[in-house]
Amino acid sequence: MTGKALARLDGDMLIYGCGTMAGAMLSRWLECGLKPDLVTAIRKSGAPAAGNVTTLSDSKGLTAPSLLILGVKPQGFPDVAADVSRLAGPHTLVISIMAGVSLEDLRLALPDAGQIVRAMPNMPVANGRGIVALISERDQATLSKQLNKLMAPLGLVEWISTEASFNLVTALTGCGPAFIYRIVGAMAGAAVRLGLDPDAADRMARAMVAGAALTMLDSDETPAAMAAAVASPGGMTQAGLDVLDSDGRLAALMADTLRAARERGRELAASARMD
Ligand SMILES: NC(=O)C1=CN([C@@H]2O[C@H](COP(=O)(O)OP(=O)(O)OC[C@H]3O[C@@H](n4cnc5c(N)ncnc54)[C@H](O)[C@@H]3O)[C@@H](O)[C@H]2O)C=CC1
Ligand SMILES: O=C(O)[C@@H]1CCC=N1
Repeated sequence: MTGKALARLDGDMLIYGCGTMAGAMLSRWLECGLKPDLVTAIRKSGAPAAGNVTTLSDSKGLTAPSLLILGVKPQGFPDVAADVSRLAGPHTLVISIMAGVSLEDLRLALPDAGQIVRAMPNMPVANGRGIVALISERDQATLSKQLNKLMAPLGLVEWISTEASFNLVTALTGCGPAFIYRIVGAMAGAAVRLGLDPDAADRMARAMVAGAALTMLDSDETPAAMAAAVASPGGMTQAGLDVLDSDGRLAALMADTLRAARERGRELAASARMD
């Protein structure tokens, strides 16, 4: 989705903490027609955000917007919570992208906010191929109608029904791109150690993963069936898959990875609470 999908959107948007992640969402929204004059971004440096939207280094003089995107780090939230609370009025829809921080903790910190939504985007939203997982305190059906229009240009939109699974969703979708990049790097690195030229290995590993990912988007087959289609019986691929599958090594590694990321969410939530 590109072009003017968001051209008719009205209502002002304040992005409090417009760094890497919120900045990627903003870039995509602007690309899809969001009017820059509706947006104000706050970032500590005051350095202009995408599309030259009004960028401030603090919130002096601002009043409650219709939509407030909360994009600071969880650990930095206690420093700004009182200020964000002042800006989160009864007509403000707050969307927090902070990892780990629960709706209950957000409500305690922002008692006057109209509605609070917890969202988990990932970096590929920058080109519309991301995922945004969402959960609201209440009125999920009404809110989803309102928010899907804004979120759809970012990629797959998933409303989550139980907050208990939100940190696991975050581990899979928000952190997931980093895990995949690490795997690509490890495959390229292994190829280099086994004798390939580093630049060629890097180039081919990236192209292979991009091709495999795009093929997956176009296919209804399960990942297991897709792997089986590559692996000729008794062939080279099967020899490699046997290593990944032996003693459930890959499955265990992935479970440990997601578990560690999910547990870190709890710690981040604690660091976002005010003492
Ligand atoms: N990087 C990622 O892939 C994802 C990040 N997130 C969440 O997004 C949030 C931001 O992460 P990143 O964008 O990676 O970090 P970042 O460090 O790039 O962005 C944080 C932003 O907050 C601003 N900020 C910090 N303290 C401030 C203050 N006192 N006043 C005004 N602005 C202040 C910084 O200037 C910066 O623009 C985190 O809560 C993280 O959990 C969520 C999904 C994915
Ligand atoms: O690493 C983090 O805590 C954030 C959440 C998901 C991606 N980045």
